Amino acid sequence: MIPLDRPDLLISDAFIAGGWHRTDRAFPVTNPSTGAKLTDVADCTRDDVRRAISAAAPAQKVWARCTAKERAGILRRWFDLIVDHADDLAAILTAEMGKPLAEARGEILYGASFVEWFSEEAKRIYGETIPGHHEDKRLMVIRQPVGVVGAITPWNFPNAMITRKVAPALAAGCAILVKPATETPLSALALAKLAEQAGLPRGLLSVLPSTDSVGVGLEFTENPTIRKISFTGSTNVGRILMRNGADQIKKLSLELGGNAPFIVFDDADLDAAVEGCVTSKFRNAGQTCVCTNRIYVQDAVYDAFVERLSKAVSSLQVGDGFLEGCAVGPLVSHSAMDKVRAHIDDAVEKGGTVVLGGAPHDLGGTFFQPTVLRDATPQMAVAKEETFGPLAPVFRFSTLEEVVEAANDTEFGLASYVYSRDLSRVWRMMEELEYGMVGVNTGLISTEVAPFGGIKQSGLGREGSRHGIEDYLEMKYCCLAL
Ligand SMILES: NC(=O)c1ccc[n+]([C@@H]2O[C@H](COP(=O)([O-])OP(=O)(O)OC[C@H]3O[C@@H](n4cnc5c(N)ncnc54)[C@H](O)[C@@H]3O)[C@@H](O)[C@H]2O)c1
Ligand SMILES: O=C[C@H](O)CS(=O)(=O)O
Repeated sequence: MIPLDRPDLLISDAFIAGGWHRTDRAFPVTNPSTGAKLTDVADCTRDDVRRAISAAAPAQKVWARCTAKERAGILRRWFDLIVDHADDLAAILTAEMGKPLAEARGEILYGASFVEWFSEEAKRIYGETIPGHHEDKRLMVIRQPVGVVGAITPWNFPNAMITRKVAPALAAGCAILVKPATETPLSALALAKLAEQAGLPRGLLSVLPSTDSVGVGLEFTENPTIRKISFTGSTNVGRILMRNGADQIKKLSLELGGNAPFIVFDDADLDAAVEGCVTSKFRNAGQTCVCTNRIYVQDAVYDAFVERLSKAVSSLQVGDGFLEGCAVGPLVSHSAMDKVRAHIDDAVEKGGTVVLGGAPHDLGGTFFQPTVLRDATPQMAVAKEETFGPLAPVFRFSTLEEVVEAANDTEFGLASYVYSRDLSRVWRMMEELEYGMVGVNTGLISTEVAPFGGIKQSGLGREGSRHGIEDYLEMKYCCLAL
């Protein structure tokens, strides 16, 4: 089992309307590194979701009348508890998701940073007055919480993708129900336990693990008490929620799929570019939405980059996330493995060459060799689809215009990366790349202080930063006649 200082943080009950409940059915949560079952978790039904919604509505009205300082205080206590228990939360995360323990601890602190940030932003929800359009008119704008929010989150960041929604929602005065991924509900339940300990009033937060993702999604889109849906996951599911939410014009925040280009010009610091590429590509075994998916290297440095990248990747240790020095854990599922293999087979069939890796790891299970593939071309599946695994395909380019066109030739627009020390090149790339985020001479851009999100089919809205609370607020214009 998982060695914890606080064994009570390993929870298999659902957190519904401020109470911990078993349900009639349960589903297993397993460790992807070993296949061992960790526990059976309560499997919530639509009736459980409705119960949570019914409790959230009145609780939210009371919460909205609290002072910003009161809301901020509880969020701050929650932050402090998360940090105090970071080791336990990291162990739970690695056990259920597989990422290396050091990365898991990094995610816990990253997730906590959103709680800290929005505990502060809670006190800065300002309105405005506007000079009247007639002498007897006084105009003002006030900001009020949206109401009850339904959140659905993915398995790859089972802590941070939740705090990135729950923190701004609570800071704004909303109530929020969370349906975590069925692969990784334990991190969400542990967060709820600490929120309860921080003094969060009953009913404001529910965590509803469920194998009925479709049913939960339909309850969120069909129940009028749910004013907003905040979703992080695949573009396909985001599309479904958008379509189903249209009937009631549901407010939506969508953090969806990506296909990040990583562009290396011939004037780049190659060692820095290799380091940034390894970080961006192989973090979480390549299972992040902002992972590099396509690497473009200018002709003059192409061979040198491929050689140095392969050398750096060959030193990555693959294994159980609890192993000291582990850099690459297992993929989340066998279907994820199949997708990586399919992308490699397709690329080789179309003229690519595997320089390193290219097959499942000897460890078996869902471990896969970190792979570098050269001579990638736009005709390959890996150019168009999000691999979501440890595959680094290296494309060649000659001119800036050519690489901008190639990089933008995708329906996605989340993260992108450019390595160059030429200011005009960098400035042009920042302006011409059609992405919500651009990393320049770095492969790691995510922080709570900056707006995280995409354009095109990578999503709607932003999470984190001073902008992240906007999606949980309504703007009301008041016209007062004297
Ligand atoms: N933009 C971001 O911030 C971000 C962050 C993490 C992951 N992602 C994306 O998520 C994908 C990987 O995560 P995933 O496999 O969990 O995605 P997914 O879309 O399969 O699942 C995400 C969540 O949606 C639920 N779900 C599945 N079908 C549903 C339906 N019909 N109605 C309602 N809910 C449903 C799942 O149970 C899970 O909780 C990748 O495309 C990745 O790029 C994006
Ligand atoms: O993939 C999901 C996360 O948003 C990635 S990050 O940790 O925020 O960069």
